[in-house]
Amino acid sequence: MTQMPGTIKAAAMTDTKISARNVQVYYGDTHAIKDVNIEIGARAVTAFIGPSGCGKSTFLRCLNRMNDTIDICRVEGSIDLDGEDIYDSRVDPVQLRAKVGMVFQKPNPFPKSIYDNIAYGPRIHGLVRKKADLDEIVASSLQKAGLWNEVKDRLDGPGTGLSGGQQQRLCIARAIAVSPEVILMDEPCSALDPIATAKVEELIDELRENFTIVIVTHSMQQAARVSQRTAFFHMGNLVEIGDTQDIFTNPVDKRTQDYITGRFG
Ligand SMILES: Nc1ncnc2c1ncn2[C@@H]1O[C@H](COP(=O)(O)OP(=O)(O)OP(=O)(O)O)[C@@H](O)[C@H]1O
Repeated sequence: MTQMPGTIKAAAMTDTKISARNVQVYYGDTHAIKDVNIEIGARAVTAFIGPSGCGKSTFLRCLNRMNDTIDICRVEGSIDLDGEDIYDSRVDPVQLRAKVGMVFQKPNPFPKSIYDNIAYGPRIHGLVRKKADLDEIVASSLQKAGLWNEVKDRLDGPGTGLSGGQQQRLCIARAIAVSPEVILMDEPCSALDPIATAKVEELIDELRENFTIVIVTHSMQQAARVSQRTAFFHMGNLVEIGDTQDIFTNPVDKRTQDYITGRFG
């Protein structure tokens, strides 16, 4: 079932994890996101697609308040995570970003060992008391990210010494280590070769069992492969959102149709 922008849940959607109402984003005078209403289902992958500059990354960054770090950026409207407004003044953005983790376009491991890349978050968030507990988190995060077998004998080696695809899985493991509920991914495969991309896509498919995932992608094939729901953005508007198969086979809006058939973007 395809749906127009709005807040009505499609039948196939799982429970709502994130609910955004009337979201506007401005960079100075530029109105980058225009009155977006969306519900994002729990334990599923939602893909954001649309032509360059349509606001996908801007909207993604609203979901863990990363836009707070951009001086000229102003966000209006409300975004709830499990019914709680993440823009409430009592919310600590650092704690929020542990709950709503992020993986970026370019793998960005810290200039530290593989072990310390994963241990960093649990340490600063005070999640562990004993070294053995930290070892356990490091191992389980690397296992969940499908990287354990490749790095278990070189945990003291530098994270930056891994291949690009391994570095991206390390960054995913780092996000997982603080037990997030949501993982935001901003074009996570754009710097990876097809084999590394396939591994990350497989990983995304496994992670959706335990996490809510939102991925920005330029690749419609990738959106079709990894997501259950797809949202199409155009010029700052959310044009439509629906089950991925419906968006790609039977879109409601002509702009979506034009985009998926390669007429623009
Ligand atoms: N830091 C910023 N300062 C000023 N304007 C910005 C900033 N980031 C984005 N914009 C503007 O906001 C609009 C949306 O950009 P955004 O990067 O969110 O789009 P996008 O759909 O993710 O694009 P792409 O697919 O090319 O990454 C664009 O007009 C862009 O120029």
